[in-house]
Amino acid sequence: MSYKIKEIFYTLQGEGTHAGRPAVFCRFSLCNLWTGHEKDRARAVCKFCDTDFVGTDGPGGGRFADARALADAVEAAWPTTVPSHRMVVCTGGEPLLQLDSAAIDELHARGFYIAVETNGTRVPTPGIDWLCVSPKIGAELVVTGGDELKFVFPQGGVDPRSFEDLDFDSFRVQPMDGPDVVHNTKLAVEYCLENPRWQLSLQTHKYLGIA
Ligand SMILES: C[S@@+](CC[C@H](N)C(=O)[O-])C[C@H]1O[C@@H](n2cnc3c(N)ncnc32)[C@H](O)[C@@H]1O
Ligand SMILES: Nc1nc2[nH]cc(C(=O)O)c2c(=O)[nH]1
Ligand code: SF4
Ligand SMILES: [Mg+2]
Repeated sequence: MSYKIKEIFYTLQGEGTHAGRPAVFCRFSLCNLWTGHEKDRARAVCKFCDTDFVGTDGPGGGRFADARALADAVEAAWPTTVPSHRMVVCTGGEPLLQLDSAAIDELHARGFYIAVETNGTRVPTPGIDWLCVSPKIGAELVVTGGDELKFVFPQGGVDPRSFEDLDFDSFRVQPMDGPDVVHNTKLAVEYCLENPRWQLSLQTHKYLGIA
C-alpha cells in the first residue's frame, strides 16, 4: 500500500500524557470528518480542526510507495546524534485511514515506540503502543478503549463524564483552540478541579512556539 503524508518532522509531543517527549510526527493526509478545505468547514462533522492536513506539501511530506519507504522517512527525521527512545506520533488528518500493519511492523523494526492520535471512528491496527482517542461529537465512536481519551472541551454541550465508562487509563480535557481559547482554558481548568478523574491537556507546543 502507498501512503499519502502531509509532513514528517521532529519536535516535542505537545499534548497529553507524553507532553514534553521528543518524537517524530508523521502527519497523514486525509480525514473522514472534514475535507480540510476552509470552504467545507461549516458543513464538516468536525468543525474546529486546527490542522492543515491537505496534500503532501509539508516538510518531509510526500507519497511513499510502501511501508519501508515510509519508515525510512520517519527514521531519517530522527536525529542521528540521539541513539535511543525513538518515538513516532502518527497523526493527521486521520491516521487510521492509512496506518496498516505493514507500516506498524516497519516502524517497530526501526525501534520506534508508536503513538497514534485518532478521532476514534476507525478500528485501530493491532500493535500500536500508545493510543490516544479524541472523540468528535456527531461522529460515531467505534474505539471504546485505549491509553488516553482526550476530549476537546467544550464540545457540543456534552459532559466529558459521559465517556468515563469507556476503557481508558487516562481521561483528559483539552481546551478548544480558536477565538475562545482563553475562556475555554478557564472552563477546562474548572472542569478538572470539579472532576478530578479528568486531567488538563494543554497544547504546550503552541505556548512554546514550536511545531
Ligand atoms: C488534528 S487531530 C489529528 C488526529 C485525529 N484526526 C484526531 O482528531 O484525533 C490531533 C489532535 O488535535 C486535537 N485538536 C484539533 N483541533 C483542535 C482545536 N481547535 N483545539 C484543541 N485541540 C484540537 C484533536 O482533537 C486531536 O486530539
Ligand atoms: N508538538 C506537537 N504536538 C502535538 N500533539 C498532537 C499534535 C497533532 O497535531 O496531532 C501535535 C502537533 O501538531 N505538534
Ligand atoms: S477528526 Fe482530527 S484531523 Fe479530522 S478534522 Fe477533526 S481534528 Fe482535524
Ligand atoms: Mg496539532
